[in-house]
Amino acid sequence: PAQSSLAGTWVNELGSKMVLNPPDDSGQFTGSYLTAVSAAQKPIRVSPLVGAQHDPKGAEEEYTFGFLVNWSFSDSIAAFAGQRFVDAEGKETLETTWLLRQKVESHGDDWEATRVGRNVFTRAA
Ligand SMILES: O=C(CCCC[C@@H]1SC[C@@H]2NC(=O)N[C@@H]21)Nc1ccc([N+](=O)[O-])cc1
Repeated sequence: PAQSSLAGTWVNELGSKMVLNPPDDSGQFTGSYLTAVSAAQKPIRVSPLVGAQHDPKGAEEEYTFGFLVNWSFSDSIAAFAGQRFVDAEGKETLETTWLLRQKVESHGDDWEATRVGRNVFTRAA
């Protein structure tokens, strides 16, 4: 049966993996993220994440959530926002949109500091 919370291990289409811990009663959760790709000139390392989901008591199957990944190897941060979907077979999908903000050296470079994209996550086998 489909689990009601986001707790567990997820993988996206880039091959990135994330482990989410169970949410508290307010829907807040922590976890870790291992990205498969990076624009940083440093080796990739596991990075911490904090997030929140709607309906932590699991009454609904399809709820919204968001999380922040504080990259441990790059002066940048990512914000993901998305929704959980469950199909007729109980297969879960997390559809997300992300903003990736890098630190820039001058205020004048602020215009080029934010990338946007989408990722879809499924439970790791
Ligand atoms: O590279 C980074 C940190 C790692 C970002 C991974 C992104 S998060 C959205 C997408 N989904 C994933 O699973 N992985 C990618 N930060 C960084 C470094 C340099 C620059 N830069 O513009 O130089 C920008 C961002």
